[in-house]
Amino acid sequence: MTLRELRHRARKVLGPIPYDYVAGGAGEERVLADNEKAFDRYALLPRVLSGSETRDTAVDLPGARQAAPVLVAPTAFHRLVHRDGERATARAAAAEGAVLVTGTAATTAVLDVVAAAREAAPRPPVWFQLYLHPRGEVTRALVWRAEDAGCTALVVTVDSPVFGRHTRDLRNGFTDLPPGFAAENMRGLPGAGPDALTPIPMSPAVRWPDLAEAVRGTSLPVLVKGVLHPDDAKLAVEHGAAGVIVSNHGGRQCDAVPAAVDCLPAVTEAVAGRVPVLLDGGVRRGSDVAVALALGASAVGVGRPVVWGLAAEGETGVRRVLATLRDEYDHTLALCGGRRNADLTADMVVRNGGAGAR
Ligand SMILES: Cc1cc2nc3c(=O)[nH]c(=O)nc-3n(C[C@H](O)[C@H](O)[C@H](O)COP(=O)(O)O)c2cc1C
Ligand SMILES: O=C(O)C(=O)c1ccccc1
Repeated sequence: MTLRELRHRARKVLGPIPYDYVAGGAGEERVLADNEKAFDRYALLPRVLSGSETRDTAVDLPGARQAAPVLVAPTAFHRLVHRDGERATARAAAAEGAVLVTGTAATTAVLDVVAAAREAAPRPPVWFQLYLHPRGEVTRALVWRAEDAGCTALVVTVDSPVFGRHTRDLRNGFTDLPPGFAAENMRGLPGAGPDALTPIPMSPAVRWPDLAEAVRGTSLPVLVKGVLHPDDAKLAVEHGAAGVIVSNHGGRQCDAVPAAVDCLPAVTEAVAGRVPVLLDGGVRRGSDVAVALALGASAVGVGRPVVWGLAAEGETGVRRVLATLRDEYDHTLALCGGRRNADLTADMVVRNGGAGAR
């Protein structure tokens, strides 16, 4: 079953409102569409007679060694699409040797997510995504929860000073989680009662010094997610980031930004090898992974495909998505004459007419 077929199956099992929540983007969904289309505008220029029967696709990332350069990007509300929710995603990612990024919008507490991952692998790499709270003590409490649970890195999302206008959700009146579901990591934080939920912070008052404070307050590596401008990539490194994630939030924030992959070359150049650069948005095939690596990414995140796998088939579906991308990527690497990820270099990517149909 291809990733595309999994999305169709997910659409059948999900009601239209959850389906639209996952599938949709901001505004006119220009960026949502462009993230995928942009990959069709690049082509790979293989090298020949330079390959190997055995290939090494493993990658070392902050707090994680992965079997392949593909990780699970943070996506909210997994229990909304499958009864096993984040636990199933965690077991699947751990079994496939992929980083799972869980986070503030998970419908399962981070402690339980890490415990589920440990059912599948002894030391599974789980990262924790958060939004900085204008009140430092709330951020510190969240960070402590992630550390205590055994997360090996933090991901601070910086592209959401305000919540995106998700057109389909507004049309569907989907503004709150249905009863019985909650962002469990936001329960019992400072300034709220032991059982009360603090709203997920998205605040334009959060600025660079808040990032620096978060970096100082933890021993974990901190990756900064949602960088598009090369000067912000430099600032992230200067403020102590252990990695930069080029992302436009899957087209769910500003609907006038470039496709994520089109921002990658300039960010890679600005970061100049000081920390790893990651990318998410529109990755649907192994060849997309190869293009991103050739343009400077150390690894890529996948968002929606993982949620479609979870909705359609639970843990098995997530495993299928990750295994498919890994196999396709390994195959592409072989076709390009590569033995390891670093063999994919910028000269092996060219612009193509853009006629690719998908
Ligand atoms: C349903 C959904 C929920 C998301 N929730 C979050 C979130 O809570 N935090 C975050 O940083 N990014 C979130 N994202 C963005 C993803 O991490 C990622 O940037 C994006 O999905 C990548 O694009 P792709 O879906 O084309 O792979 C979400 C994306 C989707 C589709
Ligand atoms: O839907 C999203 O894109 C997202 O990032 C999010 C964040 C917090 C709560 C719900 C969704």
